[in-house]
Amino acid sequence: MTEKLTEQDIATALQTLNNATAPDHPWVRKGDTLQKTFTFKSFIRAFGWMSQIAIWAEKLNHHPQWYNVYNKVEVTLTTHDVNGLSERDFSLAEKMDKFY
Ligand SMILES: C[C@H](O)[C@H](O)[C@H]1CNC2=NC(N)=NC(=O)C2=N1
Repeated sequence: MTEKLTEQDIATALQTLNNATAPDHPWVRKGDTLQKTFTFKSFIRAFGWMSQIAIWAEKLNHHPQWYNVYNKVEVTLTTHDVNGLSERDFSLAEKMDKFY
């Protein structure tokens, strides 16, 4: 069962997530979502990354909302099932950073 994270949970999880990646490229919390824009060298690099993440999304049963134009992918993560953020958003965000 997926649970909605509390404000305190979110603050802690966001700090942990952002500590593990480039300081100038953090996830930003906007309301009930986590957002980040990933920039690649080419469209094919962007799409290759999206393909890897798609496989993880199926495995985690958690799916990104994303918008791709050429070499950029704007990602928004949220958990509709709980009307907020859950651990699944943070797990998927971590995978996105890892494969980037
Ligand atoms: C039944 C199934 O677990 C749900 O529909 C899942 C699938 N993928 C999902 N993905 C996202 N991002 N949020 C959800 O609430 C969600 N729910």
